[in-house]
Amino acid sequence: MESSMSMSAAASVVVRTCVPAAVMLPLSPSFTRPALRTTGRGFRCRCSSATKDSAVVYSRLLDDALFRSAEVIQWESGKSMNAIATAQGIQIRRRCRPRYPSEGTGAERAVPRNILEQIIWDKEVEVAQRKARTPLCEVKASAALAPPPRDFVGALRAACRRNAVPALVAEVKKASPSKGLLRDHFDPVEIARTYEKNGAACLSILTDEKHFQGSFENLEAVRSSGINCPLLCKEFVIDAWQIYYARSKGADAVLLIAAVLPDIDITYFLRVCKSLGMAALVEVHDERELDRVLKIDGVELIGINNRSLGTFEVDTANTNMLLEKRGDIINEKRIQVVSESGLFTPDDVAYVQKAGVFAVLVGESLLTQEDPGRAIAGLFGKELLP
Ligand SMILES: O=P(O)(O)OC[C@@H](O)[C@@H](O)c1c[nH]c2ccccc12
Repeated sequence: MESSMSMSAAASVVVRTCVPAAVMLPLSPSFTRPALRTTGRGFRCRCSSATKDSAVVYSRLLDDALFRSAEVIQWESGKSMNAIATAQGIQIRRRCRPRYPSEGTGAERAVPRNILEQIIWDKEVEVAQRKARTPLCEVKASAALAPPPRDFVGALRAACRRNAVPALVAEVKKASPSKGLLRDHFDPVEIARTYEKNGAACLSILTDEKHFQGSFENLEAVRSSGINCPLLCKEFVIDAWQIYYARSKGADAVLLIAAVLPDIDITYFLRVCKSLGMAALVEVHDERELDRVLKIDGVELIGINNRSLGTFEVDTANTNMLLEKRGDIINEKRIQVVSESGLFTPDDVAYVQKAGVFAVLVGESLLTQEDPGRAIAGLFGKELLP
């Protein structure tokens, strides 16, 4: 939920939400439902003095209310956001819709169903804390001051043409929940530099700290090191705040995971990306997610993850299978596909190339070698032109 606001009339504050949602705010009479009206994608709250300060205070109160609320209801349909997500096959439960499952006691106390759900519950806490420290209006202001975004999709297209193999998005990742620590000596800028020198078209920088030992400092350090490759912020985005934050740290693209986000969130986050000039890589793992994403307007890049984020199982045949089934619609819509995860050999790359992808996203097989950049030639069976 994005919760900062733009000022309109002197006596009102527009709070934009990531969904046309209204919250039953249990705070004070002035913030209860009668004070809220929908205004398109957001809702409007009447508030006595719409100064910047009160807007910031209100944004904090709203975040707090969301954090504690038992349910978030979409204003128009009257359905809970959890019900909407479940109807779309999303199995990841969100904490504030309804109440954080681990808040119960005894038998009621829920445990995460899988690692992805654990990551998302941790992310909700992290984002709430970050937002409390830096409200959206501040993050937006620093995003506006960041150097302009680079063309992520254009760089992939050019590299694919130049080398006649899928373009490489090379990942800067220290550790993962499935593989543990990937390398002892981890210098993100050094790794990024050798990737660029050896023909990577774009870089993917893990920013999740808790489960991947990444950071936004790494993203910022790579961006300000003089490296030219466009950068994907590899994050678990659940709130538009994170997209503005990624932009403020120099990201040119973000990942949106269909297993986590209902259509309405993906649609809104795509709009936020577009408004910032960023690309979005929309990640799917199965047919149901792919079908959902193919119905959403504005998707340009789809990532087919060969790894299930729930079970960690990897199968490169997943890319092939999904493209056999939906390749026609994908081509018709001129969407480009990136095959993600579990690629180790020139045969693997040739296999997904034949399936129809124009780019690959690779981490582990490069990062576990002494010089991850030099390992690129081994992965493709030839040197890539930078
Ligand atoms: O290290 P691998 O198997 O080459 O995979 C890279 C990338 O696809 C993987 O890190 C990834 C794909 N989707 C994600 C979502 C979040 C975190 C990580 C990922």
